[in-house]
Amino acid sequence: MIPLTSCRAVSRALFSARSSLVSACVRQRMPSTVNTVSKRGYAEQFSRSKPHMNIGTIGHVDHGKTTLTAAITKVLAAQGGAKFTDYNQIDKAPEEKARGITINSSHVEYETANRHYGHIDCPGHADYIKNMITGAAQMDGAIIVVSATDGQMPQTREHLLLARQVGIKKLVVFINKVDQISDPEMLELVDMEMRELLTTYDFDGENTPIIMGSALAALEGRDDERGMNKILELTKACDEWLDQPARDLEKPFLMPIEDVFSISGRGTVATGRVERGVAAKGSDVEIIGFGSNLKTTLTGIEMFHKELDRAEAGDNMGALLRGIKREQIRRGQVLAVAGTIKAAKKFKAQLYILTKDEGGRYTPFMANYRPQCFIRTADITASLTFPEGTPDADEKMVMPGDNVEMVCNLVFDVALEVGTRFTLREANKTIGTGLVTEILEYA
Ligand SMILES: Nc1nc2c(ncn2[C@@H]2O[C@H](COP(=O)(O)OP(=O)(O)OP(=O)(O)O)[C@@H](O)[C@H]2O)c(=O)[nH]1
Ligand SMILES: [Mg+2]
Repeated sequence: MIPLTSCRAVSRALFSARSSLVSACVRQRMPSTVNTVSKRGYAEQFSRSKPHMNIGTIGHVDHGKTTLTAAITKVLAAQGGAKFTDYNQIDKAPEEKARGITINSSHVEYETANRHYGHIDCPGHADYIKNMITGAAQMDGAIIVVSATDGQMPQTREHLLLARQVGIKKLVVFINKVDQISDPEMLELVDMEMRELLTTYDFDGENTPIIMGSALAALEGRDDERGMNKILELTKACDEWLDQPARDLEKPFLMPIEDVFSISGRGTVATGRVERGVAAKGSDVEIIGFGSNLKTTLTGIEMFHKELDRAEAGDNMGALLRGIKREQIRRGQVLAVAGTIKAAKKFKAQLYILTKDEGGRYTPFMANYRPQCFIRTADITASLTFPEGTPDADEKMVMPGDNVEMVCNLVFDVALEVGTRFTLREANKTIGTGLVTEILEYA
């Protein structure tokens, strides 16, 4: 069990506010927003008539996240609110099929009576936690799936902690595989334990909706009582319980670049999720980070296979950039309104170092420790030192579980400002989280 105090410390010290910024970003599948020809279908109907929200499935390996994702699209497709995406279309990479697990997070979309949802199905396997973090960092709320046969497991807990860290405030619980449980007391126990666990991680354990059903039954179209009806109950709970996020619409436009494509005859397209503001076709933007400060114009905006005149905070967009060559831009840079954000290399930050129970380091570290720093979509080596004037800085140790202020020196410059959140990783595991408190040196 992860100690209560350290979890609380994380949430209180660093992650009390919603942040779309922390993203231990790794290359992950984005919806093929721009590089495929639109096929007439559900995506074409994407409209702004309903509020949009990003959610997704998280939870322990094999508990049924992908089955549930497919089941939601199936049930809502019957009502005209989705295009059915079968299990094999979600876990479609050969290695995913061979191993029967999710590796990359994937995006689907659907509509309920009240909302349009972008849904990210995250992997549960411990080896792919970085893909889960990237997925979760894009969510406004989440569905945590827990199998009634196992109850809560290590990644149920780790995913709750990470969800909290990336700023998700509310969750809905789906207790899955109830078709395999005959003893109702067993279900009550899983329910009770989940409420306790939610409270441990600073979620509202008492009032969080918990729905018990069978994703597989819904997907296979049998046993409506445990299947279809429970999916409808779940989407209703999402509509009612998950708060519509307040978007940073008023702020100047900024989009972290996730991926870059070259489309013949059209030019270079950068994709990513708009972090704040509104981008209008024809507006002037800068590409910042990794030594660049390029000025360009947004000549086209595409989303879910559709051309639009504008994109706003929370949208996954493809940005067509005038006069920019593919080689001139890369993942980790940002697109932003000129003069609104600068690139920096050296900054002071408040760090929280995870304990080993939270999946972090077993041992302390000293000055000049060099972890990987994940800032938005950038992944850069950083050297950590103690602020000037720290007594005995040469011998000082940082223990797992510590909250500490340190100076971060990045190998490359990246768009930064006070309040930017980031993740520290080492050897494929998250070892800490941070918040920029002062910029010491601009690029
Ligand atoms: N009996 C039963 N089996 C289910 C149910 N839902 C899912 N399963 C089975 O559980 C196994 C795992 O399901 P997935 O949907 O791949 O689980 P996952 O959580 O996406 O797994 P990862 O993405 O690898 O973490 C599959 O064999 C499913 O058919 C259910 O409601 N009842
Ligand atoms: Mg899966």
